[in-house]
Formats: sequence, structure tokens, C-alpha cells
Amino acid sequence: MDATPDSFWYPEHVYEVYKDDPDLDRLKIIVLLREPIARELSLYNHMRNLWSKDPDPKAWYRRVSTESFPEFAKKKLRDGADYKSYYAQYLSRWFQFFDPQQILVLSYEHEVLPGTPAKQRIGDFLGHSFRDDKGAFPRVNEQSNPNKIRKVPCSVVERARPTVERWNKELYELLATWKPHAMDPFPKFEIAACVGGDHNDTETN
Ligand SMILES: Nc1ncnc2c1ncn2[C@@H]1O[C@H](COP(=O)(O)OS(=O)(=O)O)[C@@H](OP(=O)(O)O)[C@H]1O
Repeated sequence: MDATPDSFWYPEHVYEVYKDDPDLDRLKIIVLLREPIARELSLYNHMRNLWSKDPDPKAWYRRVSTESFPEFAKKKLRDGADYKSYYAQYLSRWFQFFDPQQILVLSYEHEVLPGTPAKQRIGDFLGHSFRDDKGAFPRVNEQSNPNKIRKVPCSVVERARPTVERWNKELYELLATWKPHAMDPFPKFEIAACVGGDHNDTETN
């Protein structure tokens, strides 16, 4: 099993690894999608956490030492190709390499957060039942440090919304067309409540 968010952006590499395997058609792929603005915030917090532990000026996460979240988001959530939250662009490539029936697409907010049916969905897909079907998955990488930004500034939401909505619309259409294993219709992402101002709002907010 390989589990990393980074695989999502490189379906051709995954295909390259498995293409000569006689069991290629038994490969199971699970894609977990999160509302794009929340995902970028989570990544930003992750990078800031790494920077606080190891402020290496050559590290891949160094940009967060000089960029506020609004500045980071402005660069990541804008029109154009190759933006990582433009899920439809990447998922459409997965469908070129793999049978959509080999792919389970889950909504983080509707199917993975505690109280939602992730374990059951994944169990059904893999043909494997978990010991505790109802419980949540253990939390990892939560980084509950005091500098964690909990809420997105409303200015970020206002700026990003048109782009993100276009990306999401394309995603819903793609899923409706290709019909991988997924909720049908796929639940629409909801942007979480934001806070005023253009600054980094931390835990106290
Ligand atoms: N069990 C469970 N259920 C739901 N959500 C969970 C769970 N475990 C971790 N998390 C949240 O996932 C975020 C970290 O994701 P990753 O581990 O993929 O990120 S990374 O590897 O650190 O880049 C991070 O999200 P944020 O807290 O919003 O940043 C974690 O809180």
C-alpha cells in the first residue's frame, strides 16, 4: 500500500509502477478530496509547523516564513492549469490510466470526518471489514500548535471563490460522467465560515 497526498498529482507515475503487474486490474485507488480552500490552509499550517521545527532556508516549506496565508492562497487558488486544488484536471488523467471502477472518490467533509461513513465505504470498496466499523480513524498530523490558523480570512474566500467554484463544478461534472466509486451526485464542497481581516487568524480566533 502506498499512502501519500502527493500521488494524486502524478497518475502517470503510479501507472508506470504498476503497468506490468499481472494484477493491475485489481489495483484499488482511494482519492480523498477536501474543500480546496480548507486544503490549502491545512497545507499552509503543515508547512508552518515544519518551519517552526526546522527553519532550513533551503527546505521546500521555506516560503511560509515570508508569506502570510492570504499571500500563499493568492498564488495557489487562481485561474490556470496545474493548481493542485484543481482536482478535475488531475482526476481526469487518472481516468485515462485506470478504470474508474478501480477508484473510490471520497469527500473529506461528508465521508471522512468523525461521524461519517469512511470506514464502511472503504471496507466495501476493498472487500475488507474493519474491526470497529463505526469509529473514526485515529487523528494524525493534526498539529494543534498555538500558531495554527483555524479560520480562513473572508478576503481569501472572496478572492478565491470564483476560481474554486469553477474547479469544483468541473469536478462534479467529471464524476457524473465517468462514474467512479463515489457518492452520486458527489456532495458539493461548502466553504467553511471565514473571519474578517486579511491577517493570519490563529487559534484564539
Ligand atoms: N482521523 C481523521 N479524520 C479526519 N481528519 C483527520 C484525521 N486525522 C488527521 N486529520 C486531518 O488531516 C489533515 C492532515 O492531513 P495529512 O496527514 O494528509 O497531511 S500531511 O501529510 O500532514 O500533509 C489535518 O487537517 P487540519 O487539522 O485541517 O490541518 C488533520 O487534522
